[in-house]
Amino acid sequence: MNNVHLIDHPLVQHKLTLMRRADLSTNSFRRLLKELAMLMTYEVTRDMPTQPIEIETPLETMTGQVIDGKKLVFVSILRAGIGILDGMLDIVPGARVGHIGLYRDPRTLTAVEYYFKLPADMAERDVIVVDPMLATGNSAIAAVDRIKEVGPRSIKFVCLLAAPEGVAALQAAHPDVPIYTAAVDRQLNEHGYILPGLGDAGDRIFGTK
Ligand SMILES: O=P(O)(O)OC[C@H]1O[C@H](OP(=O)(O)OP(=O)(O)O)[C@H](O)[C@@H]1O
Ligand SMILES: O=c1cc[nH]c(=O)[nH]1
Ligand SMILES: [Mg+2]
Repeated sequence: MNNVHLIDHPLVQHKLTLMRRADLSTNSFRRLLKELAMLMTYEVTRDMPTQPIEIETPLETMTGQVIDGKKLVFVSILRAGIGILDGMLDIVPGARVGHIGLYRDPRTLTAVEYYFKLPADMAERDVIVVDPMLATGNSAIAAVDRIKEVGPRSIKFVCLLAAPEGVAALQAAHPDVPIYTAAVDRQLNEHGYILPGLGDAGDRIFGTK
């Protein structure tokens, strides 16, 4: 799979396995998602540019490297994206944040938009779109379609779990958008759920079922 970054670090795989278990509490699910998001941020931001800055250590002057967090925009696909956003903001607190409200129509599995808000001046910014699940790919494609309308410098897509169908669809629609995921599972079921998966991410994060 081209342009797919599988984050197979043992800590990521361990925490993901815990999250898949049906008997995990809402509290633990949310905490693990946040921890996973923090770990994944490390990989996703690996190629972020740094600038030199002169600083004083207690002993002498040196040139260090810093990032410009403001150039980064985390775009959360509501509502399950909030779970990943939390962890990412802990690692890059200066990042800007956008939200796209999308839900899947349960009959057609198409994405329906109900909210859209991004920071201003997107041309200078690098976007990281976050959503725990890439199933049919309809939500991710709809989100990237909308974000491209404002012309950011770059776009990456980060999820926890992907289905092969979703990866193929997102890559076909947006081959320039790299996908970062902790796992690509076997397949979708007839309702568009990922198998073996972890169930409905939004319901598990927010305890709505
Ligand atoms: O790849 P797709 O087939 O589009 O499926 C993935 C989408 O489904 C889930 O959201 P859902 O529509 O359940 O909304 P929620 O986040 O509000 O629970 C998930 O968080 C993704 O956004
Ligand atoms: O398996 C899936 C598919 C879509 N959305 C989810 O939350 N889980
Ligand atoms: Mg969603």
